[in-house]
Amino acid sequence: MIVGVLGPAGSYSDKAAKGWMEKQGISDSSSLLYYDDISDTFSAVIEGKTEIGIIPIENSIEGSVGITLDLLLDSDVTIIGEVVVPIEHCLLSKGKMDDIRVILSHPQALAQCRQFIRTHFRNVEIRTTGSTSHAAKLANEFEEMAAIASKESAEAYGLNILMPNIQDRKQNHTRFIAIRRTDSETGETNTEDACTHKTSIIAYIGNDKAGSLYELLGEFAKRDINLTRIESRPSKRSLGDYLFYIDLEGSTSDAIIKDALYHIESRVSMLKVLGSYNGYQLDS
Ligand SMILES: O=C(O)C(=O)C[C@]1(C(=O)O)C=C[C@@H](O)C=C1
Repeated sequence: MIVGVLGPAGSYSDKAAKGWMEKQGISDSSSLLYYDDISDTFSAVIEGKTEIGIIPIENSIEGSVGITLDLLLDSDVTIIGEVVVPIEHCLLSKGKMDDIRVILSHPQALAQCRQFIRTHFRNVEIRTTGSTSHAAKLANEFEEMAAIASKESAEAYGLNILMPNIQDRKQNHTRFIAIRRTDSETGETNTEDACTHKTSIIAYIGNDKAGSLYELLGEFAKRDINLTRIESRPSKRSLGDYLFYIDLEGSTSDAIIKDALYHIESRVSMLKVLGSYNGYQLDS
């Protein structure tokens, strides 16, 4: 199985991909292909260059990864799995704290360490990179650069860990999804130690009237279906016009979920079922 992921090696996405592959019993990590950004990973799946893409979708401090939500709406892909990874950002450099003039990292990582940066640095330049591991690779070239990345990246790119665990909240987890092209048959190969089973959908109500969201959610409530996430995201059609991203417990193979989605379909302008899948939690 060929798996595409945000790279280079040492990114948290890389860690998520290896963890998910291990849970699936796929031992050959040589089937990992690295991409410069999240949209390239989606494209690799859609163009058939990789069977699976491992994509960050939500972080416990910073919330959803917007580009992922947008690409899930626009791309013909299906979610077949999920893996939650503990995130421990470190400040990495070849130089010392006083040498640092530039801090590099992925925008999500910078946002998760916003307070740390404000507290420890006054006149540094912040530069964004496509991934935390790309930041570590660049920081290897100049002593005045520091990267916010994983301890794995420190080893991979010969950097010192100036400060470990620098994110603004010690509890920091990112949820990654495993996606495949919708017309492919690739599926999970192992569900043994899965800890969650959920279905993700996108709904666009369209005809905005009082109670329309209440009625949509009521189709789940009256069937005792538990929602684990609901998020409104701009439809990009006009200000105040939203899509709803909803995760719920259960599978589309369950009659009760099928029945709920059948009734919701008549209440909305658009309903996209992203997939039913198992979730895994990595320990570290
Ligand atoms: O840059 C990486 O290492 C990634 O895997 C991307 C990413 C993200 O997009 O959220 C993943 C986990 C962290 O939240 C920080 C960055």
